[in-house]
Amino acid sequence: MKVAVIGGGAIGLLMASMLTEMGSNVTLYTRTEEQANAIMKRGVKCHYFGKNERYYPLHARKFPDLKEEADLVVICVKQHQLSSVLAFLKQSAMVRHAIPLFLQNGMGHLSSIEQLPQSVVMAGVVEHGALRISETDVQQTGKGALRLFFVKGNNQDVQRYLQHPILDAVFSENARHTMEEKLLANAVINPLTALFEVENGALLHNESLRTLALMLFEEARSVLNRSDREKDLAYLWNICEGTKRNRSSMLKDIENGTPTEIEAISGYLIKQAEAQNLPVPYTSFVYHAIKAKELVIP
Ligand SMILES: NC(=O)C1=CN([C@@H]2O[C@H](COP(=O)(O)OP(=O)(O)OC[C@H]3O[C@@H](n4cnc5c(N)ncnc54)[C@H](OP(=O)(O)O)[C@@H]3O)[C@@H](O)[C@H]2O)C=CC1
Ligand SMILES: CC(C)(CO)C(=O)C(=O)O
Repeated sequence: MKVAVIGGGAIGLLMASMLTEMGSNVTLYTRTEEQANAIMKRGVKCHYFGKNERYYPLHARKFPDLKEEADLVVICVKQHQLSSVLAFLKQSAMVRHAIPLFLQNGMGHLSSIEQLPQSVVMAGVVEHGALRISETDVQQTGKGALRLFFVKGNNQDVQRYLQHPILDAVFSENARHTMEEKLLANAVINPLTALFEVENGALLHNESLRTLALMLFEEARSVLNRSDREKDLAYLWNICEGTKRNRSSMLKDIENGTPTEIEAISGYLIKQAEAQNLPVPYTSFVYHAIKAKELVIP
């Protein structure tokens, strides 16, 4: 299987490592020439959760310099970085017959990816925690599943290929349910860990953070009209436990001084709430608090 992974951040480096470990022919497409050169020179080092480090010699190029057709394109950029990737998927003959797989948090991208010209389009939610250590090194800081689904069309060969123990991939029949479940967890974990600058596990052990987490959780549940409260709550605490040593992707953005995905997560919920005339004061508070924090130069 020829795989193009787009985005050399935490999840891109982790996915490129795992897919190479599975025996795929992987090329990693980065935003900068410098990172592509560093990967070509030094390969990628992945420290798997609770296991040894593994080293992979890997092909890398600056996006969108595709030299050969890909069977699968795994998109690992942030949600607000998708526009150039979507334009490329619409225009390039190199990926006309490929299957794009989107791994972003949030749900705002669902409607645009449904409209891509490819006949099969996939998306998924990542429950692993990952930290990019350098241009070529990544650490898997927490283990969870990779929940995948077909947004459009279906392909049994790719499904079989991705159901590999290394990926811990689980296929879901209900895309919206799976995305909402993860959105609910991200709407709680990401802003709180970024505001209080703590690892995900702090939400389990700090009484006051747990109380704040529950306030955000109840609000998001009502916006999304979720029925099984106990199941959603268990899912949230499981993610906190599985990734307790991770600094969330939003906290990393705050630390790096890069834009966060607050718009795609809490912003999405606020829009849904407005459409239903539902007040969401806690979600609005963390939304604006993160926006304010984004403006503070680290
Ligand atoms: N990290 C985590 O633990 C988890 C993350 N996620 C989700 O996964 C997605 C990716 O997150 P994460 O890996 O943490 O984010 P990162 O910011 O670490 O990685 C995104 C990468 O995409 C690169 N990029 C941006 N635009 C382009 C482009 N046009 N072409 C090629 N590369 C590009 C960036 O380059 P550059 O660095 O040069 O700007 C960056 O390296 C997000 O939606 C996040 O919410 C989900 C679960 C866990
Ligand atoms: C799974 C989790 C919560 C891991 O930190 C994540 O999705 C993120 O950091 O964006």
